[in-house]
Amino acid sequence: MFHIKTYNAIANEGLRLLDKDQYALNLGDDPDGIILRSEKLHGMAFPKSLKGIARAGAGVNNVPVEACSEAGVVVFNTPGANANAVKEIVLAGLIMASRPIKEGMEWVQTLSGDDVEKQVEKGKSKFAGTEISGKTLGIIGLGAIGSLIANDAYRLGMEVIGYDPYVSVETAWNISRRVQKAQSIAEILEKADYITIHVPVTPDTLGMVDEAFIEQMKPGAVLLNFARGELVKNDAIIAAVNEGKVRKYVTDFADEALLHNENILVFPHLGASTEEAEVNCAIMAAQTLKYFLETGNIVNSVNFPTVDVVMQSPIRLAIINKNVPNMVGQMSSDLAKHFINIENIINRSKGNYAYTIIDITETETHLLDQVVEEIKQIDGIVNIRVIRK
Ligand SMILES: NC(=O)c1ccc[n+]([C@@H]2O[C@H](COP(=O)([O-])OP(=O)(O)OC[C@H]3O[C@@H](n4cnc5c(N)ncnc54)[C@H](O)[C@@H]3O)[C@@H](O)[C@H]2O)c1
Ligand SMILES: O=C(O)[C@H](O)COP(=O)(O)O
Repeated sequence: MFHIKTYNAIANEGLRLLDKDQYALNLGDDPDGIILRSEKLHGMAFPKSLKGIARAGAGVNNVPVEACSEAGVVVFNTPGANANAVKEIVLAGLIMASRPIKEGMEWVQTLSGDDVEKQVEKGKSKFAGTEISGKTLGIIGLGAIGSLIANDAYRLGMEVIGYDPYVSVETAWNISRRVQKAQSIAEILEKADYITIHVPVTPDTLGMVDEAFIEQMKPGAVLLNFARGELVKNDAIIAAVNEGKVRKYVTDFADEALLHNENILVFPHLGASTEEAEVNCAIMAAQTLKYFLETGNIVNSVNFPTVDVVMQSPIRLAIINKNVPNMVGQMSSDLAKHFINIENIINRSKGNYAYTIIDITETETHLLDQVVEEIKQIDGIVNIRVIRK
C-alpha cells in the first residue's frame, strides 16, 4: 500500500487513478508521495518514507527542489498541462490592458432610469480603447505557455517577437515561422508595445524586471506577468506605472503594494484555474507519481533524469546516488560477489545526482536483503528501493 498526501484542491479525475486497493490518501504521517499545487513546502522536514513529490502544475518554486535531491526525493511537474488555460487568460489580459472593459461594465451598472440606453450612448466615449492588432508583442520564455501565446497572438494580427535562449527543440517546432526570434531581452524591450513573461523563477530570472529592464522598455508599453511575482521588482514597476513610463502592469500575483492602482490589473493567481487545466494537471501528476512508485521509472522530473525502461525482470533495484565516479562499478561488484545476475542496467545523471536502475533475476529474500544493505553502505548512495514485478 502506498500512502499519498495531498495539498490544495487536486481534481478527483487524477486522484481516482490511484486505486483504493493500492493507495491510501491522506492517512498517517508517513507518505510515500505528495501531490500538491501551490502549497509551500520550504522548511518542511521530509519523512523517511517520502519518495516523490508531484506538482500538479508547472512552477516548482514552492518545493525545495535542492533539498529534495539531497534527500533522494524525486520532484515531478506536469509540463504543458495548464498551458492553454494560461494562454487564454494572457489574451484576456492583453485586451483588458488595451480597453477599459471592466471600468465600462462597472459604470453601466451604476445607471438607472428608462433612458439607460441614451445614457450609455452619451457616456461610452470615456471607455474607448485601443486594439492589439498591428501592435508588437514581445514574449520572454517560449516554453509550453509562451509558444501557444506566440502563435495565437500572431493569428490575432499582432507582430510577435520572442526570446528564449534555451527553447526546447520540440517547442521550437511548434512555433509559427512568422514569430521573430530576438537575440536578447534588450531587442524585445526596444520593439515591443506589450511584453509578456513566461519563464520559471530561477537564480537567473529572480527580479529580472528591475529599473534597468523598465528603462529599456518603449514609453507607454504594457507589461504582463502571469509567470511569478518574484520575477518583477514591485517597487520598480509601481514607480514606472505611476510615472506613465509603463501604461499598464497586468499580473496574476497579488501584493498589497500593487492594489488600488487603476493602471495595475491584479488577478488572483487564476492562470491555471480552469476545469480543464485542473483535471489535466491532476491526471498527469497522479499518473507520473504512480508510474514512479510502481516501476521506479522517472518521467517529467525537474531534479532527476528521465529513466523509462520496461521492467522485464522479477526484481528491480532503483537507486539514487551522487553523480561521482565508480558508483555503477561498486554496485555491480556487490551483486557479482553474490552471483546475482544483472539483466538490465541503466544509469543517468542530472547535475550532482544520478539514478540507476538494475533489473536482476529472482533472488532469495535473505540474499537480496544482504546485497541491498551492502549497496546502501557505498559512499555516495542516497537511497535504494526494491521493486518486485
Ligand atoms: N499564473 C499561473 O497560474 C501559471 C500557470 C502555469 C505556469 N506558470 C508559470 O509560468 C512559468 C512558465 O510555464 P511553462 O509551462 O511555459 O514552462 P516551460 O518550462 O514550458 O517554459 C519555460 C521557458 O522559459 C525558458 N527560459 C528559462 N529561463 C529563461 C531566460 N532567462 N530567458 C528566456 N527564457 C528562459 C525555458 O527555456 C522554457 O522554454 C512556470 O515556471 C510558472 O512559474 C504560472
Ligand atoms: O505554476 C503553475 O502551474 C501555476 O502557478 C498554477 O498554480 P496553481 O496550481 O496553484 O493554480
